[in-house]
Amino acid sequence: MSLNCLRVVPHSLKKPRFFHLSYLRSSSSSSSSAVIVAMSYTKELAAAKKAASLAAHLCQKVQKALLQSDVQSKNDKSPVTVADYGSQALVSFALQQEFPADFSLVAEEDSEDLRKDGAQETVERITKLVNESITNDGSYNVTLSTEDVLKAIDSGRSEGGSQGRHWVLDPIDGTKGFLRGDQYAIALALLDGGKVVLGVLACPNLPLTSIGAAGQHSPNNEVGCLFFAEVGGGTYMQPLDGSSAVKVQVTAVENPEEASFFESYEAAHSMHDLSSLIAQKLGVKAPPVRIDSQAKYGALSRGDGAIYLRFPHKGYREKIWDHAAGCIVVTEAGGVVTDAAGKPLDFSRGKYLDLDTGIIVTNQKLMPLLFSAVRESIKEKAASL
Ligand SMILES: Nc1ncnc2c1ncn2[C@@H]1O[C@H](COP(=O)(O)O)[C@@H](O)[C@H]1OP(=O)(O)O
Ligand SMILES: [Mg+2]
Ligand SMILES: [Mg+2]
Ligand SMILES: [Mg+2]
Repeated sequence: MSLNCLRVVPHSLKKPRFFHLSYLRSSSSSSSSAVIVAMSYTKELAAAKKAASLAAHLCQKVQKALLQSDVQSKNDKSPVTVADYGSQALVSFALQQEFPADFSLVAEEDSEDLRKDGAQETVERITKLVNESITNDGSYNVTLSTEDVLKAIDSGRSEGGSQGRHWVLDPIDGTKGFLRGDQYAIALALLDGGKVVLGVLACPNLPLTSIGAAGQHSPNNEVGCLFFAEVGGGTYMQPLDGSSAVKVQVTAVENPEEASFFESYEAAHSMHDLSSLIAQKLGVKAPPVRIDSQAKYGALSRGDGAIYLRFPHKGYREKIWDHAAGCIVVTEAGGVVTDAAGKPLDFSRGKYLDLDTGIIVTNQKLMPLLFSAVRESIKEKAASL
């Protein structure tokens, strides 16, 4: 008997917390004789939270003492730092310790550039950072060699897909924000049968209180949030220092005039002119809140703003690690995530998301209005070119 189809029951059916239904079908028969079993991802979620928190501490340390030599440029000219590599090695190592028998990881970085001449010093620095994190944590009694670290990075080369389980990792989402000293996230999700079944977003620089247009900053400006969600279990946020978690919900705002929206800080990542046209059509009054990374999904899940608009420039292909964790964090908090054609994001097709034009996120009430404004604005922009 093999697990060849896993369907996630809509949130509105109010399943018991931390369970979702899987359909097991006999491989010898194509009939629909389905056995329904309850699946829980408690162990996987605990491991994901731990791995993302460890990586977040490594990134915080590097961001504090950021040296120019820690930044390399990849083939696509995007920046990558020792913290991106260190975070990926650490998460990969920690998850493999927990799930040695069944481990598949789809992650952003690989060791190709680190294996080139002249990279030895960088590899040693990454190895030192990873080992310091392992020692400080105290749960694993090992010291990794430089080759162990390179192998841990490279175990993120899986292609994902619609069969089986795959971890999905962006070791630093928003590297440009990280380099500026702004927002970034460690984004980790688990796919089972092509569906996202859990997600964790560690946002080391995100204030614990609202960053929305009308947000109240906490008096001591405390930062560092860990968002986590399991299918059917809702979304929670806790401080990265480990204190207790609270359940979060997207905003209940129904009137677009009262809504505020998030978009990329980087204009090269998302068309700000299109977002502003959409906001104008909707009657949104507040100026855009521009921040880097999937911290936007986290902030939206706790109601800091009502809408997230993302319209990459022509030719850019979205990757699953840039949205998997954020998507479940928002949907389990009651939000809706679709592409610009209104279709849910499909994480089952390998490392890329094949989608129409962009990604839009909001609550259930605002989605119909937002969707119309998006369609009209896209048409109008195309006609003006
Ligand atoms: N040209 C691009 N268009 C859209 N997104 C991009 C582009 N280049 C990199 N990204 C990715 O967009 C995400 C950040 O988006 P945002 O603008 O929301 O902060 C990151 O995943 C970043 O990758 P990376 O993970 O390497 O930082
Ligand atoms: Mg990158
Ligand atoms: Mg990213
Ligand atoms: Mg990244």
